[in-house]
Amino acid sequence: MAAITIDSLRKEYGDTVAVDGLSLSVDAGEVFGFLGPNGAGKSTTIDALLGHVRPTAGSVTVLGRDATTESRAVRESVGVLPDGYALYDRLTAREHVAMARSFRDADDDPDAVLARVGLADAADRRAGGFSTGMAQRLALGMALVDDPDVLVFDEPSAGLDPTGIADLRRIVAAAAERGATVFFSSHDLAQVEAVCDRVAIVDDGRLVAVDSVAGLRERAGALATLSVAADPLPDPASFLGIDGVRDAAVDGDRLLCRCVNAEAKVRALRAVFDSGVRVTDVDTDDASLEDLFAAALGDDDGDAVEAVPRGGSVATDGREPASPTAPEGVR
Ligand SMILES: Nc1ncnc2c1ncn2[C@@H]1O[C@H](COP(=O)(O)OP(=O)(O)OP(=O)(O)O)[C@@H](O)[C@H]1O
Repeated sequence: MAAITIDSLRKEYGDTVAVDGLSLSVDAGEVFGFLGPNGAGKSTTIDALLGHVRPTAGSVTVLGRDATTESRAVRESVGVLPDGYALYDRLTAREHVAMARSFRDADDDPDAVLARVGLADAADRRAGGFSTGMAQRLALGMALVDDPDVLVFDEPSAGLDPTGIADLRRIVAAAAERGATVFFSSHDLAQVEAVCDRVAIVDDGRLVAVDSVAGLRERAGALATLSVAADPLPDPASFLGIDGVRDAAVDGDRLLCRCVNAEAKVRALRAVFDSGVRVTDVDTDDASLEDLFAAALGDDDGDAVEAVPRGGSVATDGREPASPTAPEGVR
């Protein structure tokens, strides 16, 4: 079942087309990455998803509810970590969580929520004194109140230190584990790659590609390299017949096999072991998501993209505040 359906979404701001006929379907329980360069239309799409902007055409449905006509119900059912969430300087961390709890009519223990995001020791501190990363952790905690079925994270790793990023990954994994859907918009490609089942790439308001990261790799023809140090080195020619191995060569004391995917790397590695040589080191080097991103944008010829079937700033046109958990006027 689709948790989020974006159907031919178009949003114009005067002469600017922010989103241009975007269609996407995100399955329930999926962790879905939403990527694109600055100005691609990501925030506008998220704003439409939360009912903060009215589409010029098309629609967004969240858990079966229309995000425009049933925006309040949608916002109450979605946990949102907006980009650039503004906290109340004079409220403590615990009071912020209590505020999110009352918005959702939930009964979560604020201290337990703060512990989940690593702020147990800062519960009584005022948010005005928080570092960027602490503020991000608190906003994340507020999004998690009442364990929403859909989580929308806009640049969730912004300002987080390595521990915070590890915590974020754990939180996303736990949300997916309990069946929640996570819509994850980010420029941090490593995070996207680490947590997302599928990734959509948008550019100029249009969908450029949607696939698993592995699928994007295959589309881009991006080969992974298996590098094996062994004594003696096996004959590279014997690897060329292995399914998915495109090239094999010796470089110094290593055998390098260029493979189309992870399965081919495993087959090649198994062949090395089967040859009876003594393996002393194994390394792999995959194309980064940055490479795939560049390849997808480079391939964008302006035609509509067939999605794989599987299923801020204050606005000038009257967008509502970015945070659904904040009272009127607070972002
Ligand atoms: N309220 C607005 N009024 C006028 N133009 C807007 C408004 N919001 C967005 N735009 C324009 O729409 C386009 C898409 O912007 P959007 O913020 O959705 O992109 P984005 O992918 O989120 O970018 P970024 O990664 O920089 O946050 C841009 O050209 C932007 O200038």
